[in-house]
Amino acid sequence: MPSPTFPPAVYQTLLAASGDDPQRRDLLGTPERAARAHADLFAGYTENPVALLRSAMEPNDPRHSGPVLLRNLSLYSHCEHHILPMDGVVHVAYRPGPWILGLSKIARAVAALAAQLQSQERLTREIADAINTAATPEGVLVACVARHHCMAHRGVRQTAADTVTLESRGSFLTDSAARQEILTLCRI
Ligand SMILES: Nc1nc2c(ncn2[C@@H]2O[C@H](COP(=O)(O)OP(=O)(O)OP(=O)(O)O)[C@@H](O)[C@H]2O)c(=O)[nH]1
Ligand SMILES: [Zn+2]
Repeated sequence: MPSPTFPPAVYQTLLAASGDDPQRRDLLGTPERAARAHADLFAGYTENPVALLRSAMEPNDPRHSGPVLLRNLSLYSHCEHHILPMDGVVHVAYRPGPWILGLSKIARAVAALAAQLQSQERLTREIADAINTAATPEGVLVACVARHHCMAHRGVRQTAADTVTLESRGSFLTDSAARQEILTLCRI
């Protein structure tokens, strides 16, 4: 699917509003460059995370009964309140039902959902729901740990604070020991 298009004139307005001169020689290429960068950073609106996950599913071998945990996926998104970055990590665990998922597809689905304006809570929920819908597992647990630049570098200026969000589905909702096992492995 095509990436979104950002009109370069928007960045000329932003440069002028910042107090700079959009006609300054070193800024002449900036609007086009910034438009390409934002098209890349917000490419997730044209992606379908469930389809991505389903593109590499295989039947689960019933001899495998344990959870699968993918730790430390890098997270880079933008908060919908300030359009400023939030960055950190995502941990994704699921207990397979009929299907196992291609590991890279989990990372791609997370990246697609992160490449949109987000709140951390909604991002966490949407990752859990996409996995639940795509693979109907017995359980899903998603943990996000992120720093919000809107809290670190402006406003309240809390540079050390991070935010942890969790979403559980199925067996991870009902079985607190199973949930705790995953959180311990994630060192949360
Ligand atoms: N729950 C939640 N809040 C967020 C997230 N990202 C940013 N926020 C908060 O959104 C709120 C917006 O509050 P406002 O008072 O409208 O904005 P503001 O005047 O810029 O607030 P300050 O950041 O306190 O200066 C702030 O408290 C942010 O910390 C997020 O992912 N989840
Ligand atoms: Zn923000």
